[in-house]
Amino acid sequence: RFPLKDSKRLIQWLKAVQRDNWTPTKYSFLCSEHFTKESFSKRLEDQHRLLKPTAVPTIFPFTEKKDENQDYVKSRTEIASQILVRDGDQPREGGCEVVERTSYSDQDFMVMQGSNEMEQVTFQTETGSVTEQGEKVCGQVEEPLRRMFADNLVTKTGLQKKPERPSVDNCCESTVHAESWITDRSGVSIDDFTPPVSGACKFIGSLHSYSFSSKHTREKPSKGDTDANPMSINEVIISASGTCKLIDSLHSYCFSSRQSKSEVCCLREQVEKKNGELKLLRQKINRSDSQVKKLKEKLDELEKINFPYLNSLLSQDCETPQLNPVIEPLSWMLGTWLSDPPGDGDYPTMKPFQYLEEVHISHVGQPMLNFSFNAFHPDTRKPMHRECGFIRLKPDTNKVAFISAQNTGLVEVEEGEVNGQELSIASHSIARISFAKKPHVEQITRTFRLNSDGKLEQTVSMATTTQPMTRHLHITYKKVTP
Ligand code: HEM
Repeated sequence: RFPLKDSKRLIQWLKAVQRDNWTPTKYSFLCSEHFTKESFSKRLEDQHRLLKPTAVPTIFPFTEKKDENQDYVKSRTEIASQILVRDGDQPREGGCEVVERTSYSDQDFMVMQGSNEMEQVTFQTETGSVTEQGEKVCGQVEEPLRRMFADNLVTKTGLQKKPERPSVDNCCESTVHAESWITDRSGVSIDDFTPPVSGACKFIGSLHSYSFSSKHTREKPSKGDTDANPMSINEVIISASGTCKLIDSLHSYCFSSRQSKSEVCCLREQVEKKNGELKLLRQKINRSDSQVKKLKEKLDELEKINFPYLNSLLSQDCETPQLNPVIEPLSWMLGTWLSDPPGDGDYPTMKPFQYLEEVHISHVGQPMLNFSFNAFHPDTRKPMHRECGFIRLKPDTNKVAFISAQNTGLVEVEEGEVNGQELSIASHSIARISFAKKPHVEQITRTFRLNSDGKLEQTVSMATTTQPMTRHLHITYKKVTP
């Protein structure tokens, strides 16, 4: 199109085309062959050729420069004489027909007026020739686009079919200039309008091409008599501009559709990539989950070992019966106790050792205390010595009986006195299983004391068949229940 909004460049163009008394309109087009290759750039997205905004036409077949004083008619005749238009000639190149340009009106031979060509598109549509071609191509076009195309053309034209009009198949007719350069005879290459990939765009491009090539076709029957044109100039302008807008909207629809498709593809790739990352993360989470599960199991196990009393019946919440007053002097012994620090064990016959111990001393309303002592290895947490039994008080006295059964096969009764918060007892009778390990214990003494810091302290001494009375155990406990 002529650069109507760029006055400086418009002047350069007008000088170059050397036409007198002629004003270009927005429907005026100049053939791309008048521009050097450098005047074009390629559109990045589809390599489509675009005229640079600074381009000025320089290639013209004029043999002499136009002189301001030359006769206008003479000048035009000379120019026109360089173009041979030979109706009916066989195609010279690319299957294109050679036409005699001298049969044109003298309006132009290199500048094409858009309005008439646009009208021709409308006209071709009415005649059915575009419709035939269109239907073929429209099969490739999406339904909404096809419908829009059909609706617009019918609405804009409002004309009857004229089957004698040429079909779009003829739109490949070309103009051969004297210098033998060949273009579409409208002077506008199909490439200028046709994006290379889309079937719809090819179709739209052919409409453009056909539109610009139609001037000659329309004027041929009248042999230059423009008054014989069956359409008024207003009709031509209205239908042409409408069709032109339609074609442009079809193009922009195609481009935006293609752009959207490429965006969708791009987004789809991103989604697939994210899905892959998500899958990896899920696998990691699953692995972490199983690790957490294993760690939790281990922790549970450790907690059980650390706090074995939690599994015992005594730890369960049940209503505690009222303390029997008989055993009230021993009430300071009640509770669950844990060694703190670990107990010390020694004896002349063995290496000193340490142990953990959990003690439960309770009552069930009876005139006695129930007890259990459960020792564990400090490192392995394996159970060691265990004993359980009862502590009784002779009513109305401070005399205490301590009855114990031990996992070593020893059963014993110790008796003594409770004084304040201290209980001292000594073995009264000892029995054992027949296969008890030797050396057998012959005497046992114990002391329980509640210290001022709230800790319970126990000391055990014993005499065996080999050793006199000697301390075997010493341990303090902290209370772990109220
Ligand atoms: C009143 C309760 C206990 C009595 C009567 C008792 C008695 C004995 C006797 C007679 C021996 C053998 C001593 C020797 O070989 O000369 C012994 C050894 C031992 N006792 Fe005790 N004991 C008692 C409590 C405990 C407790 C609570 C532990 C803590 C874990 C313990 C740990 C040991 C150990 C490690 C040995 C040495 C290894 C063994 O012979 O098994 N004893 N005890």
